[in-house]
Amino acid sequence: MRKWLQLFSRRRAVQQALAVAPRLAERPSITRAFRTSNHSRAQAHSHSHHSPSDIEKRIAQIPIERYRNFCIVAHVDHGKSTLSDRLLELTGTIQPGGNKQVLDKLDVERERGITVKAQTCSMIYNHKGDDYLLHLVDTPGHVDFRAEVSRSYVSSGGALLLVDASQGVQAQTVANFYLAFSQGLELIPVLNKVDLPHADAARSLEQMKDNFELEPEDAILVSAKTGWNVEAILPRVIENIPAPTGDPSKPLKLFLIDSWYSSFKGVVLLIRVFEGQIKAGDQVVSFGTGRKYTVGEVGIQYPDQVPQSVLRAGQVGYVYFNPSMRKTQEAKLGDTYTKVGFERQVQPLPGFEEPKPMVFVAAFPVDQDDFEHLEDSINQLLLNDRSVTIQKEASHALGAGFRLGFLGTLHCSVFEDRLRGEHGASIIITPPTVPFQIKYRDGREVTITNPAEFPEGDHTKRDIAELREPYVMATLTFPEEYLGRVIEICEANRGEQKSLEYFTATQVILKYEMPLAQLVDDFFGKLKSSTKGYATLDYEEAEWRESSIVKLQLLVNKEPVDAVSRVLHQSQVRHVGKQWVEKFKEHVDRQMFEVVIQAAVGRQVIARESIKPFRKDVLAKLHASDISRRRKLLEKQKEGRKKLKAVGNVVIDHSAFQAFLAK
Ligand SMILES: Nc1nc2c(ncn2[C@@H]2O[C@H](COP(=O)(O)OP(=O)(O)OP(=O)(O)O)[C@@H](O)[C@H]2O)c(=O)[nH]1
Repeated sequence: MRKWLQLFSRRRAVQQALAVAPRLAERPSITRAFRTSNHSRAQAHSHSHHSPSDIEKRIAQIPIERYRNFCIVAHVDHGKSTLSDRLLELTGTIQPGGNKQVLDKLDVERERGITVKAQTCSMIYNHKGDDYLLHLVDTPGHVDFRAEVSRSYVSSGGALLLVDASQGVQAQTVANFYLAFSQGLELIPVLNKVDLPHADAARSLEQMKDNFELEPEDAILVSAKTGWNVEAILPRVIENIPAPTGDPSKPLKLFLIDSWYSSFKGVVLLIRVFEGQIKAGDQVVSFGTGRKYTVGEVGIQYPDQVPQSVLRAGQVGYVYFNPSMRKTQEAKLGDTYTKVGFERQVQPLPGFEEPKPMVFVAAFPVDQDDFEHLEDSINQLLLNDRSVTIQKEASHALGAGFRLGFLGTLHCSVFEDRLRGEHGASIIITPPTVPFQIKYRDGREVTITNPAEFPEGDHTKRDIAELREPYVMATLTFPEEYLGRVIEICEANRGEQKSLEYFTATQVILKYEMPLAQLVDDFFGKLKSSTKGYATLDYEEAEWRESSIVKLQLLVNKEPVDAVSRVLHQSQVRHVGKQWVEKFKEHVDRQMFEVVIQAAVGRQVIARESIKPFRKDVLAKLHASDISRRRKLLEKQKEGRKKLKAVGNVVIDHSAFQAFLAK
């Protein structure tokens, strides 16, 4: 269990709790934060051998040459968090054992067993009689969170490349390896889970050599779970990973790694000091926004926040401003800060391109009266995830809602889970879509993220020079026996094989270029089910490619159901169109008249189904004098009206949309 992560993600647990109940008045939420905060302080004492002033005194004695900043690069579940725990115990930062406090982990992280947000922790380690200050940054394994991953790499001098000896190199090991390698990180191979009976260290070492040119004799074999040989790691960190460079007497140069919102203290910044030093009372300025702030508190994560009087060049720690930043949006990740007055003397770090959202869904409240509630909860979730984009959207069939943009499929489904966690059945979420580019003959280039904006009709088509869709490079790893099935799936999803690597033992690494649109269409689900769960997948954006894409629409009695329209490749139109009409038919009740359901591209009807009318009008059978019965019927109808969506003259229950839009 990840005790240290839990400790400082407790603050996030509070936000999580708040996000789940956004209507909680501010007062109770503050009380909760207080309680949590005091509680976590108490925990800090029981977890750490050192008092805050001891820590400060010891750190003050450590020169920058004895700092080491490092992270752990690994595939999901290979044991990063377990190993982090062991390292923190070894250095006395936390005490061994302790309670497993399930509540403290960000809910989705716990449920899915993945780390979403990068976390950091400082440790003091005595090696051959000298104290060393170590900063461990725990990075997310999934490359959807590539931006977070690369920011943690920038703040590190090296990384432990951690591989589960029973599974060997997996898709994210490969992807994260290249990311770390391209940032010039010093890598130390570590083979974990050697206690497992089916661990195959020799094979994994061979894979590491083949893939990453890492020598087997350099690898450290450990069991993070039992703690076996973990003590061999930190001496290697000290010997192999270079100390950060920086001069505490130079003007301040500070890099923003991450930020999050604490309802107790406002926006917290996780930073790395590159040059100079920072302390409470300093006036600082952001190169990204030009805004100025006064520093309220600085400190280190140990693993709780431990205030320090100063943070020096080479250190990784946290900063609060006073008054605090109001919104996390002000904190541009990858931004550089300096002291006011030194703007001209300091060259900002290159920073990061803001990642662009590539996967979109629309979310609508079933009952329009819930619109504000939905807006509140989305905004709460956005406080801690500024990479989600949001736009209001209106649909004839579903009313007012939001279009949300995400970095990738996992990012999207994690957010969706949180939203559903709160709204359950009272929210309709459309299946994920990807952006498309339109190049017009007059030279204009437009990227559209909403199928409703996709041009229709022949007159607009004449103006279009080219349509493009995004492609990704997918890396898949799986046991050799599934090769045939996996290739079939990739080909069926318009994939193009780029490389196929075999290992003497049974693992295959396959690379395919394929449209992102196919990947978001439950590609991973299909892959998992045909490999008994053994396949791993990772992908990176490749390029925009010209493509014959069209807009498919669902029509009910000739009226388009805008929420259901989708842009897709010509080759899929028939298959999807047929599926749509058959599925929608199942969910629409009989009406007094015939209902015709069609799937169409422009004026061309691709598929058609119809629902026969009632044979007799039920209401008409009622006697005119049967007033009370008639009133009851009308009242019932009124109640129901909220839940009903009218498309043209056809009234459709919201559950029809829900069932239809659900996968
Ligand atoms: N047998 C055995 N199990 C281990 C070892 N290390 C970790 N595990 C188990 O492997 C699972 C995943 O470990 P985590 O530490 O959560 O993995 P992680 O890499 O942090 O996962 P993410 O945070 O999702 O990237 C847990 O059930 C651990 O108990 C080990 O050395 N031996």
